[in-house]
Amino acid sequence: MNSSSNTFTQQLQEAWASQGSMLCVGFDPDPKRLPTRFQAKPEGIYEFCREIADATADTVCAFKPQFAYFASQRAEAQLEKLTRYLKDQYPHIPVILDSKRGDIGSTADHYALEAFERYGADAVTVNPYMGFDTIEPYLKHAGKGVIVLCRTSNPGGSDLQFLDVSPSKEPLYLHIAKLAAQQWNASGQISLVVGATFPEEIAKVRTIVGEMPLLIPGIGAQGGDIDATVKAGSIPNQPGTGMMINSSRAILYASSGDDFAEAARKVAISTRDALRTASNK
Ligand SMILES: O=c1ccn([C@@H]2O[C@H](COP(=O)(O)O)[C@@H](O)[C@H]2O)c(=O)[nH]1
Repeated sequence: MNSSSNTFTQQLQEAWASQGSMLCVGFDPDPKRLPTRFQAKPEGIYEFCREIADATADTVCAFKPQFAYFASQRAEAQLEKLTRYLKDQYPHIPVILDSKRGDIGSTADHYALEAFERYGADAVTVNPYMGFDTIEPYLKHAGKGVIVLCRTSNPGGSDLQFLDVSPSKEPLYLHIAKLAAQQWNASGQISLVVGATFPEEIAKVRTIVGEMPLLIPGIGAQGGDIDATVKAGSIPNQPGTGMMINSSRAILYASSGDDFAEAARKVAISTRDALRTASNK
């Protein structure tokens, strides 16, 4: 089986092993922060992201374009071109479309088509607030990854995710982890988002979900601690697996000069190495 016919989970397992990395590089191309030569060009967003991809591809287990940064600039065509480029050049690296959709089933059918067919993503982030019937349409796409928000990295995530819910009076994020692991994952397509800014919660989620992959944003610009994150999210006796630990701005904007790609590469390598070291402790 080649990389493109593998399931998202198989692609990830192969990438953890062959790349020796749990780093996920996120594409959040903010026009105000791009080096000036890209700001002046209609294709600037695509070209900037492509250079970042080329500079970091050997350091990652996944790439994660964030949809809003493209849509806000009317750059969906550039996102399509980027995901096509990533799949052509780096078929062994899974692409996660971070769009955090959530809507009734008939609409979710179309969000799933958008992610998996229009953009050719291997996995997509989804919001579970509206319940399982809003997640099911994504699961009909066999082998694709469906990454459910559980304990998000932002401080305001506690407003809802920490509320105790019936019947067991446990925090909502733990209830989501249980639903995901025990009821929603018959096909093995589900992963969860947990923020690096909350390592204690990562550890609790890991205990519930066993070997389920975790997408962990929040290191780098959000200040999450790498050692604490890796310790909390590790799968016993399987170092270097189980997590896609995302960094976007700290890598993309390591330099705003002509050396931006080289600077991004340096930060990607040092982040990958810090994750490796933490994993082998
Ligand atoms: O809980 C969440 C879920 C998603 N994100 C996304 O990850 C990146 C983080 O970017 P940094 O620049 O590394 O902070 C961004 O695309 C978010 O939309 C998250 O941060 N937290």
